[in-house]
Amino acid sequence: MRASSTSPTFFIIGYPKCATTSLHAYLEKRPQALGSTPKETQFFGRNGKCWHANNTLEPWGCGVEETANYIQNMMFRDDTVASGLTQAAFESTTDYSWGDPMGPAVMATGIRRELPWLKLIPSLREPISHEISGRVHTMEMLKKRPAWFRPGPADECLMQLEQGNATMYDCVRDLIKDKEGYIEAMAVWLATWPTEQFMIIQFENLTADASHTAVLNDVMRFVDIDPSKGPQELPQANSRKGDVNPEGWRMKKAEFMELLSYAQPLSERIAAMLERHGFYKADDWLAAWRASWKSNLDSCEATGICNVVLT
Ligand SMILES: Nc1ncnc2c1ncn2[C@@H]1O[C@H](COP(=O)(O)OS(=O)(=O)O)[C@@H](OP(=O)(O)O)[C@H]1O
Repeated sequence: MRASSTSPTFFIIGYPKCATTSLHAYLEKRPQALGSTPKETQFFGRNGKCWHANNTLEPWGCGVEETANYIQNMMFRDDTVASGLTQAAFESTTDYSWGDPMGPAVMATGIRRELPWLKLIPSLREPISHEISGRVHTMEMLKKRPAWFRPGPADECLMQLEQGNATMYDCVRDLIKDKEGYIEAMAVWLATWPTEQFMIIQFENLTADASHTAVLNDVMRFVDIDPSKGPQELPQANSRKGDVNPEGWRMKKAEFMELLSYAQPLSERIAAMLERHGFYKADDWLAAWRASWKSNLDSCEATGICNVVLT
C-alpha cells in the first residue's frame, strides 16, 4: 500500500501542449491518485491567489483563506486524509513551467517555499511541433474569443492565416527564433529544485505506442503509485492535430530549414542540459526529435514544398 507523508504529492508543471491533460486524466483514474479539480488550478500562477502580480519586491506569500480553499476544495484535503494519506494528490497547471511574466524563478522559488517536498513532472515536446500546436490552440481561442482573451501582436498573424493571408511559417518563425524561454524556464526549475524531485518526460516518448506504457510505469513508480492498479491506456485529450491539418502544414523547404536552424541548436542545448543533470544521454533525448525533423525534410517534394507533420 502506498503511504505518503506529504500532500499534495506531485505537480505536472507543463509545458502546455505536451499531453499534460492526457497524463492528468490517466493518473486521476488510478485509485492511489487524487487529481485536482480543475486540472489546472492556477493557484500559484499569474491568475492565482498566491503571488504578488504587481510588485516584485513583495515577498511571495499565499493568503490564508485562499490556501484553505485550494487545499480543501481543489486538492481534496479531506479525501486525502481519509485515505490515510495513501492517495497522492496532484495538480497540473501548465503555466507553472514558464507562464510567469516576472520570470520562471518567481514561480519555481515560490512553489518551493510553499511545498518543498513536491515531486515535479515537466513534459517537453520538439520545439517546432510545440510552437505550431500552441498556435493552433490560440487560433481556436481567437475564433471563440472568450471575454478574457486578449489577442497579442503574434495573434494578428493567426487572424491573417485564418483569412488565407499568412502561412503557419509566418506565424511561428519569430516565436521559434525567440524560443529561448523554453530552455531558460527549465534551467531555472532545475537550478531551484533538487534533481531527484524531477521526472522529466519527453512528449514523443509519452505518446508513442512503443514507449508509452514504459513511460507511464516510470511516472507511477516516481510518484509511488502501484502501476498494476487502474486503466492502462493513455487518453488523447486536447487533440487538434487529428482535426486541423491532419495531413501536415505545407511549407517551403527553405522555410522549414530556417525553423530548424533555430529549433535544432535549442534542442541540442536542452538535451545537453538534461544530460548534465543526469536525466538522459543527449543523443537518446534527441533521437525522436531528429526523427521528426528528418521525416519532415524527407517529405519535401521536387517543387521545394514540404509537409510538416507535428510530433
Ligand atoms: N495520447 C496522445 N497521443 C498523442 N498526442 C497526444 C496524446 N494526448 C495528448 N496529445 C497531444 O498533446 C497536445 C495537448 O497537450 P496538453 O493537453 O498539454 O495541452 S494544454 O496545454 O493542456 O492545452 C495535443 O497536441 P496537438 O494535437 O498537436 O495540439 C494532443 O494531440
